[in-house]
Amino acid sequence: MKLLVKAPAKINLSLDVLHKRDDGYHEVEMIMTTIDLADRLELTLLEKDEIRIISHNRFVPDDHRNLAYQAAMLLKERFQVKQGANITIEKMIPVAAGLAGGSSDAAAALRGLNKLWNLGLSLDELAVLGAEIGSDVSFCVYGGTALATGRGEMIRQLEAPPTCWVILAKPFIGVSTADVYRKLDLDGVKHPQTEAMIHAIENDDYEKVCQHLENVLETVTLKMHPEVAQIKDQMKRFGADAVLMSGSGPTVFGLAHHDSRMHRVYNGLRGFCDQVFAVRMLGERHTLD
Ligand SMILES: C[C@](O)(CO)[C@H](O)COP(=O)(O)OP(=O)(O)OC[C@H]1O[C@@H](n2ccc(N)nc2=O)[C@H](O)[C@@H]1O
Ligand SMILES: Nc1ncnc2c1ncn2[C@@H]1O[C@H](COP(=O)(O)OP(=O)(O)OP(=O)(O)O)[C@@H](O)[C@H]1O
Repeated sequence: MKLLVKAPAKINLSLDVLHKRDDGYHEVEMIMTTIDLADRLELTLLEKDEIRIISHNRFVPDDHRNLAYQAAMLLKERFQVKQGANITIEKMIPVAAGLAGGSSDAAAALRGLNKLWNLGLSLDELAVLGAEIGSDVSFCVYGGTALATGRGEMIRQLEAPPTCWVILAKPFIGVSTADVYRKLDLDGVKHPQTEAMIHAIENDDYEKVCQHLENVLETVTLKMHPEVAQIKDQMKRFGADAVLMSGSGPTVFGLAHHDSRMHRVYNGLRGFCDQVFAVRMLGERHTLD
């Protein structure tokens, strides 16, 4: 038996950090949405007790470090699954980019293996398990658009954002999320207006969504990597309606309402960046597989 599962990337429309917690994680308030840039996982049932990761991308580990492998092992151990699986990952999402590529692969593995192994778990149950793998995995289990709180694992679904283009540009560098959180100094940072962003999404108000794009982690990553700030400037210059870094970076995204504007930003950035994409937001949950 064989299953194909889609693992879409996410962007953070806003990302606030409230404080550092006693467990070392940070309390966050983030609005995330999935976009139409996705890895594809092919899952094949193995009768023997083995998880095999196959990926032809040299930046993706094919052993216990792979988050999809960790997802499979978590299900096997928790539910005494005796069967195994081959997990082939066709990588489209840039790695270590702030787009939750690994987390989304883990979430897709949870959803797919739940079916392959007939475990009968609900999305809510999979999301709780996902939090054991990483803070972004719970969101990725549902997809769509959501407010994420706690360390990122508490999910409240939101409406889909206004329809627009998302142009993504990733510079050649990779960024360590742990490093960015470690270097974050909350003194004097400008916090996003999360409630105002939720309102803007609920009212389908594109201008207000643009106005409230904000990410406190930019304060760290832009200082460490000035090329990220340069890409932001270029995107604005080419006419994006609003521009923000996603997650801990280094990917920058710009929003554009009109096709002509999207083409201008996309073509303008292609000369400067390693990887550039123009995609739609997926918006709604349950549209993943
Ligand atoms: C930057 C974001 O991607 C935004 O969506 C997330 O906040 C990070 O999510 P993630 O990559 O799934 O993070 P995890 O794998 O759980 O954690 C990686 C490291 O980031 C730091 N971390 C992560 C999440 C959080 N709320 N506070 C933290 O301080 C911790 O040092 C942790 O060891
Ligand atoms: N399935 C996977 N795909 C990509 N990277 C993976 C995967 N599993 C583990 N990794 C490891 O995780 C590291 C971070 O990669 P990932 O693409 O998930 O980062 P990210 O997009 O910044 O994540 P986030 O936005 O959740 O912080 C990589 O350097 C890689 O070694």
